[in-house]
Amino acid sequence: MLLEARNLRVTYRSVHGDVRAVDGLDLAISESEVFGLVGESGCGKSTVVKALLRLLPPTARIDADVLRFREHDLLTMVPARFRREILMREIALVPQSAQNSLNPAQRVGAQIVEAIRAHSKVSTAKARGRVAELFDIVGLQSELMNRFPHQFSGGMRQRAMIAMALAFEPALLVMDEPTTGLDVLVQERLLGRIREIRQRIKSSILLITHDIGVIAETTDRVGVMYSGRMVESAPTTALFAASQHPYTLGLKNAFPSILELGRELISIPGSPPDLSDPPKGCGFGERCPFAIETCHARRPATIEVEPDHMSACIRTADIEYMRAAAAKKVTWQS
Ligand SMILES: Nc1ncnc2c1ncn2[C@@H]1O[C@H](COP(=O)(O)OP(=O)(O)OP(=O)(O)O)[C@@H](O)[C@H]1O
Repeated sequence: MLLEARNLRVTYRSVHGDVRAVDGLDLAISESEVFGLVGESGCGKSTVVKALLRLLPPTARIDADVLRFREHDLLTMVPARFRREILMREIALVPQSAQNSLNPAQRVGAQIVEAIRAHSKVSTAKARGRVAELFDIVGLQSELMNRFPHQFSGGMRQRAMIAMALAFEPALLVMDEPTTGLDVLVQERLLGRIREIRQRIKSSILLITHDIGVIAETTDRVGVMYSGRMVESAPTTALFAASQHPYTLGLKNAFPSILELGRELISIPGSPPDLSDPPKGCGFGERCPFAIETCHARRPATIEVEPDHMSACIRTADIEYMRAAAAKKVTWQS
């Protein structure tokens, strides 16, 4: 296993009380796997990324039964050692809004050369050669290295940031909302490019998104996150063919799919719970059209409903009925 988190918990202390942003999350990513983490805004996805990259603010408390990257215990590793040995070399991040992260006053290629030289003792000429290779991997012509960020489109800037993250062939590339803020056509092209990149590099990818459509097209495995927990996880094809959790059914309704053009989109009414005062029972209980009394009384355990397919719902025996009902708008309105 490349990355393993078991019972990961992250709490932010604030004047309004503690926020349990990640509350007992299990996550496992294999070598060369593309893993998608999906959920609405506020479910704790970015906090997971910050926990893995040791980027949490001092107000955050992190704990886990296991938090391991290859042979490294990320929980106990000293931050300075993490930054020196793991960050960028082993785990690299393409941050949220990456297309706006470049310095507008410096040529794009020079910025990546600088980032490479900050982490290794190579000459400028060698680093420039590496940038040309990286540009090729992400589908940018090497002449573009001499341009400024404003001469790039949003999609090109995003690809430049991916190139920078790939500089040291990290074992894990983390992309936080890579398509957000790009128009639909550019999103499609970028997803195609990510699929191509994964053919050319050996890195595993952790892709974070609120858009389940992005997951369908790019990932091998998917984890659906809600209210700080993983509510469903499975190989991507299994998750789409036979979703087990009502939240996943709701998410699928809410996003367009190229396989079902013209399907009416149904949004899930309400919003995720306040994580400073999380519900006692199932986190999704208040919005779930299938919730029964027990759902509100205690947290559902995560169970393996099919081989390699986990779900945290007590009503899995009724899944056929729930799938049929979830496809109807009236179910969610009532
Ligand atoms: N520094 C912080 N201090 C206090 N609470 C925080 C802090 N950062 C995040 N939170 C809270 O933690 C919860 C999870 O936030 P997080 O950003 O991880 O979710 P997310 O799913 O990534 O959402 P988004 O896509 O909007 O970033 C939210 O309730 C958020 O308000």
